[in-house]
Amino acid sequence: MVQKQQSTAALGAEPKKRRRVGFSPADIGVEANECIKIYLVSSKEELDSTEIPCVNPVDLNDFFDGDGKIYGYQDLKINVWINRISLHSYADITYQRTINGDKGITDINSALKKIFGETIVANKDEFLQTFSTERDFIRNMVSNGEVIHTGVVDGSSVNAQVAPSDLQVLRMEIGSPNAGLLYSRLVPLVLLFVDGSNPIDVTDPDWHLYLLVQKKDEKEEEPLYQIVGFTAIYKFYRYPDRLRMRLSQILVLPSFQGKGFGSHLLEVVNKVAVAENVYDLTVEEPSEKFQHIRTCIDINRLRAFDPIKPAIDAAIQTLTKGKLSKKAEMPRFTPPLNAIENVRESLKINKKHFLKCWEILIYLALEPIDKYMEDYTSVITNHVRTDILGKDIETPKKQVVDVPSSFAPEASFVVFKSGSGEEANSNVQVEENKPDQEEQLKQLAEERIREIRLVAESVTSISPNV
Ligand SMILES: CC(=O)SCCNC(=O)CCNC(=O)[C@H](O)C(C)(C)COP(=O)(O)OP(=O)(O)OC[C@H]1O[C@@H](n2cnc3c(N)ncnc32)[C@H](O)[C@@H]1OP(=O)(O)O
Repeated sequence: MVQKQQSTAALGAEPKKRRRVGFSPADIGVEANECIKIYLVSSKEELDSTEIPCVNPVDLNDFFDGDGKIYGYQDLKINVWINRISLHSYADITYQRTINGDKGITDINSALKKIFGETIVANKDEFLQTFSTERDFIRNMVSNGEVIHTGVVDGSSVNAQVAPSDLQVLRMEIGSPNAGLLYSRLVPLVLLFVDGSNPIDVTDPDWHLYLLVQKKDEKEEEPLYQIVGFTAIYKFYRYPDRLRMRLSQILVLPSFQGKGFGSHLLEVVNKVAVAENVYDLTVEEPSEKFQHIRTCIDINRLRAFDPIKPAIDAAIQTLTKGKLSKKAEMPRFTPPLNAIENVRESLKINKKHFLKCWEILIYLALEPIDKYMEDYTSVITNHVRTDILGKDIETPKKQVVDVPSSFAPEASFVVFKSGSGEEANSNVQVEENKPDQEEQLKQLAEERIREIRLVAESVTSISPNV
């Protein structure tokens, strides 16, 4: 959209541009993603090491105006190092020469400033010094933090990269001393590694940081603190007398990812939500991967939660009784209201997420699953239909009726629900194209079943006997 507007603007400026092109060579530029390499390092020596892999940020092109390309440099290479102890950064920018072509010369430093803000230091010596001068930055910042967990959560394991006894989860209110400063140094990591994320408002005291910290004892020195991951959680009021928690941002630093730390942090947050008896814990726009991890954890909690077992058994009985897909009306496979309420109150899992988990609990309880797969697929298709269209198979259809109007005729229509079985008359347009809609629903249901299988496989491989 933005690019489209710019090219239209460029068309308007055509005559002026043509005059310039006469003197300037064409410059195809280079994508920011191609020429910028980012490294996370924890010592001076690692800067020159060939063994430190570069990390993959979400999309660096986004930080460069226009089409995400950098113009005006020949053989441009940008290496950015981030000191994971102090969270300072340094960019080494090299090129053969600048070329003042038709697109001008991109101001690289101001683009990097948009990502790294105050953490970027101007010269390499200054950056190298941060490894010693700022060695205790994290330790000092979290010294007022509340230790809410030490070691790993019972029954879970994290990779041997970090000894469990070195792990701590600390909580800081964003308004508490140092929390805002610490977060301002974490912002570049949020921008680089959490897709679509914006920095939180550090002036809003309802934000809390949960920091997963590795505390390493070192000979003759104070312990060294490093951030392994963190999450920003918003705690807000619910009428009349409760609080809710919303997890809005979570990041495990790249070299620690895929080793159980994200799950560990979430499990600690779950424990806090239960211990503090908040109304519920929700997640703001979870990524697919995070949603998978969250679901795996919640499925294990739900499988160990006895009060919902009779409701699961009842659903299984209905599903295994006979060919559901041949029935005129498909029964809804949703948990009873008291189970929804019990799960929210005891485990702090909200209704929307519990309904998704419920489908997986049923899948896991169907034995053998292959025998019931046809009926199970019908159940999921029905759920997907309800989620998307807001209706069950046999419920009334939504219709769009054109309304004559002299004001914005194309925008003048009303939507209403007709009674069951009522056919559209000639003035009524049915909103959706039926065959396309059925095909799309089928694909969405298949996608949903794929997600369900993935979670089921993960949880049964980790804890098959629950
Ligand atoms: C609200 C938001 O912020 S959404 C955005 C989330 N953040 C990001 O995407 C930023 C970049 N990514 C990250 O920071 C991290 O990868 C996170 C936070 C998404 C996940 O943390 P990680 O430490 O990488 O995940 P973790 O190692 O705990 O989980 C890894 C695996 O264990 C599985 N797993 C974890 N716990 C369980 C469990 N209890 N049962 C079964 N499987 C489990 C996960 O499903 C996952 O499986 P996979 O290896 O097939 O992917």
